[in-house]
Amino acid sequence: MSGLLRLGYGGHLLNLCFGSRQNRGAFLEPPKWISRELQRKYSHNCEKFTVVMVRHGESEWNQQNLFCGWYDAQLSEKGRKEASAAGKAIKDAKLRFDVAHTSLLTRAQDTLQSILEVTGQKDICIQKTWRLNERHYGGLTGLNKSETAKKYGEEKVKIWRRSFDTPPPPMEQDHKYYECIVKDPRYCDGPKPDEFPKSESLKLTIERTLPYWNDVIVPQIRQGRKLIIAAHGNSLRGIVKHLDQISNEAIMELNLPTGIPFVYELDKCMLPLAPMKFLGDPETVKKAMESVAKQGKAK
Ligand SMILES: O=C(O)[C@H](O)COP(=O)(O)O
Repeated sequence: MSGLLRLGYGGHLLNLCFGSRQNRGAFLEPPKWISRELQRKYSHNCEKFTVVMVRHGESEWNQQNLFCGWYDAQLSEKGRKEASAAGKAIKDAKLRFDVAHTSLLTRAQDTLQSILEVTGQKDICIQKTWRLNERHYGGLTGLNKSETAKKYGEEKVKIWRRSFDTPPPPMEQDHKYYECIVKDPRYCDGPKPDEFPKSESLKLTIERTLPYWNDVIVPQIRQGRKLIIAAHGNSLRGIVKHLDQISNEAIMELNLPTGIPFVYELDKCMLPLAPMKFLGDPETVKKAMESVAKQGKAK
C-alpha cells in the first residue's frame, strides 16, 4: 500500500503519493522534510494502531536503590505484585495482544509472563532481544544511587542517569559484575563482541533500540498486530523520546514508573494521535514518577 499526503502550499492543495514497487505492501513514511505537525494534520489516513508498553515491576535492586543496568536482578515481592496489577489493568482495559516483545533480562520477562497470565494470553508469540535491555550502567552497576549522589553530587548523578548523551563511566574488566554480564550465555546471539556495551548514555541506548523498533516492531504494527512491549525505564524512554519527538533537554525530566502500563494510539505514520495514556490513577502515576526521580538524591 502506498500513502497519500495532502499539503496546503501557496494556496494550492498538493497531493503527494509515496510508496514504490519495492515497497508494495509496506507504508512508507512521508519525506523527512515535512514537519511532524504537518504530517499529523494532513496525513490521509485515519487508521489507528494500539501499542502497550510497560516498565518491569520493581526489582530487588530497585528496592535497594542500586544501579542495575544489565545485571539480571529479580523482581521483588512488590515488583511481582505490580506486575500482576499491570495485568489486571490491561485486562480491565480489554486489551488483547498478538505478539509480545521483551528484553533478555528476567525482570522484564517475568513482568510480561505475569501480565499474560492474568490476562489469559499465555500462548501468544514472545520475541526477546538484547536491544530492549535496560541501558548499560557501566562502572556504576551495583552502586547505591543515593550514596553515589553523596559522593559525586546530585547534579553529576542526574547527568549520569538522565542526560541524553553523557554515558556513565565504563565497566572495566575488573568490575565485580563484568564477567557475569559479558560471559552470560544469553548474549550468544548478540550483541557482537565489538558492540557489547561498556556503558550507555540514553543516546547510545536509542542507537541499539531504535533499529529494533523500526525493523521488527513497526512492520508488525503496520500488519495490524496488537503488541505489548515489556522492557525497562531507559529503553522505553528512548522509544517514547522517538515517538513524541522529545528534545534532548526535556527527556531529562521523564521518569517512567515501574509496573504501570501505558498505551499509545499511533496513526499509519507511527505518530502518536494523543499523549501516552497510563493505565493507572493519575495521582498514583505522578507519585511513582516522582519517586523514581528521587532515587538519585543524596539522603
Ligand atoms: O538500571 C537501573 O538501575 C534502573 O532500572 C533504571 O535506573 P534509573 O532510573 O536510575 O535510570
